[in-house]
Amino acid sequence: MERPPLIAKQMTFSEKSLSAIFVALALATGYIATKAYTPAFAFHAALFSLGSIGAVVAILLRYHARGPQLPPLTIDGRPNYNYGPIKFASIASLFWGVAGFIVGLYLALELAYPAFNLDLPWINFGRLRPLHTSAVIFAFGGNVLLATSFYVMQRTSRARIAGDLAPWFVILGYNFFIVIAGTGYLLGVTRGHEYAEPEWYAILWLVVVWVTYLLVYLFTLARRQEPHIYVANWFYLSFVVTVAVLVLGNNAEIPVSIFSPQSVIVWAGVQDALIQWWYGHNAVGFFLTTGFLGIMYYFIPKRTGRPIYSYRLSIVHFWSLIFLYIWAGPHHLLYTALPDWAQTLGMVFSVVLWMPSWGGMINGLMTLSGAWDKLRTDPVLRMLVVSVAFYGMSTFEGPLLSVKAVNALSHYTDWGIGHVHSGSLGWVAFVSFGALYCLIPWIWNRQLYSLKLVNWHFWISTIGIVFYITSMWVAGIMQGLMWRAYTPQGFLEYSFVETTEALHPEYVIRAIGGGLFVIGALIMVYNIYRTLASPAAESALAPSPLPAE
Ligand code: HEM
Ligand code: HEM
Ligand SMILES: [Cu+2]
Repeated sequence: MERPPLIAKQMTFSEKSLSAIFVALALATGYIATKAYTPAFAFHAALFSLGSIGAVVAILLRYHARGPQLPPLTIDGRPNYNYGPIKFASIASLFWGVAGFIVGLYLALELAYPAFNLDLPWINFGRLRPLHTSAVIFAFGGNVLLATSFYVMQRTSRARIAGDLAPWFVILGYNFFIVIAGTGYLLGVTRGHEYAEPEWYAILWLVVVWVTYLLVYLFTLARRQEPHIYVANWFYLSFVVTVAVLVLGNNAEIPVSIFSPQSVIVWAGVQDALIQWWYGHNAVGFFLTTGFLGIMYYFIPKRTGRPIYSYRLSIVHFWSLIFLYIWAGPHHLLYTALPDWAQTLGMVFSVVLWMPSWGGMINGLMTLSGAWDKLRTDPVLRMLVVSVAFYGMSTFEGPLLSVKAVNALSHYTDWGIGHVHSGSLGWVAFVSFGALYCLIPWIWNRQLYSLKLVNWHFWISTIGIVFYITSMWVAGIMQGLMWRAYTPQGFLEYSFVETTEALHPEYVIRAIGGGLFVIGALIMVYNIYRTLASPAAESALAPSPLPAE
């Protein structure tokens, strides 16, 4: 055998420069920690400092462990895919998912039984709620999107992901952002904008991470070996680009001082509200929707073994969806100080949005035509397909809620909460579970431990979702009707506390539903744990079907 030529090992440019940047960051944030105006900010600055030191140590250790050359782009003419960062993000998503669901369950319990507050400021409803929304959307959902997009971009390009340290920087940097945001909420650091609570320094960090993500994506596509850019990539890219624009717009703020966690937004009054809901609505549209549609367009065809039903429809779906979504934000501000024409504009675009949404749903569902029998034998596919059905349901409900006459009843009530969770539990979480059940065995080259357990997960969680959303429909409509009920003398019929009391049974049912959803997720964690503990499979790529029942 020929010996490989001896090459002197050298640090790459990125290893050197990134280490230098992190050393500087460690010193700067260490200094800020000593001067910080508040203990919470000192704590965060110290975390940044420690994190930077950790990054330098990690780069050096990795340098010592690696060979003189970086991993090749191809081996024997085949792409040498990089799965390391994907593995990290997929496990992180499970971790954050379970944590976020448990916090959601705790919130549900606090609403049903306020004694769960325990009179502790850190776990009161106001602080736990953003912890929940951020944990499930940004930590769970975000890691699923990172993991699957890093996979899909490589496989559909037949190229190794661009960058050596960059993919790791994106994954670890993003999770560090989550830690800063989450601990901030518990300590009372917040901007008070829904889904945009993290303060300026966390956002500054996020922007750096996010731009790197975009560059990694574009450079990977640039080295693709496939002539065509598969449609899933378009959906992922719209998510990456738009989220960057949204975050910049909604965080146009001036820090009070470099030693203070606080900042002041440049928008005032109703402009601030409009920008906030342009952001909030498109966070739904481009984070919770187009990103996960990218998952749908890759994993459903892969899992069924059939091409997408209509590639042409997927392109129409893409352009019409992104064009319409961006205008619909004002449906969150109906009957407010926002000018009437803007409210009507938001309503009209929302109603029209129904069509491309259902076009996408039909495309996903019809991909199974000729393979419907697989639904009986493959619970992972069933999960993916049911998620698309929930997507259809919540994108029907959304346009309905946007109609002013309906919103007059539904706004501020639990109907909104029900809508949110049919979208997020039924669509976002289920499509994520389905994708992870595919992805984790593929990248670790394992056979999934048990399809039976997936079946249990599917049914327990589905029942949980049904409990959740039906109880919230009842609660929401009852609440709306009670608020607007007048006595013959023209007085309000019910005091606020009476409406709250009336909601108690529904809140208990919601908590039971949340409990079932958590149990389902724990079953998944066990299944994945057993999968990873098993020996590597010959070929884990083909799903092994369960016999028909
Ligand atoms: C055609 C699609 C959709 C339309 C037109 C739509 C419309 C609406 C409307 C009108 C509201 C209530 C606004 C209010 O009264 O405050 C709302 C709230 C919400 N929707 Fe949708 N929706 C759609 C799809 C979805 C999907 C698929 C998800 C989740 C994956 C989702 C997540 C949310 C969230 C999180 C809120 C709550 C916002 C808040 O905190 O107030 N929506 N949506
Ligand atoms: C075990 C599962 C879950 C439970 C028990 C749960 C429970 C809750 C509760 C009690 C609230 C507060 C409702 C209120 O303010 O009246 C809430 C809000 C919210 N949750 Fe969940 N949740 C769960 C999973 C999820 C998931 C997976 C997502 C997203 C992927 C999600 C997204 C949200 C959002 C966006 C809100 C804010 C809604 C709004 O302001 O309109 N939740 N959740
Ligand atoms: Cu919206």
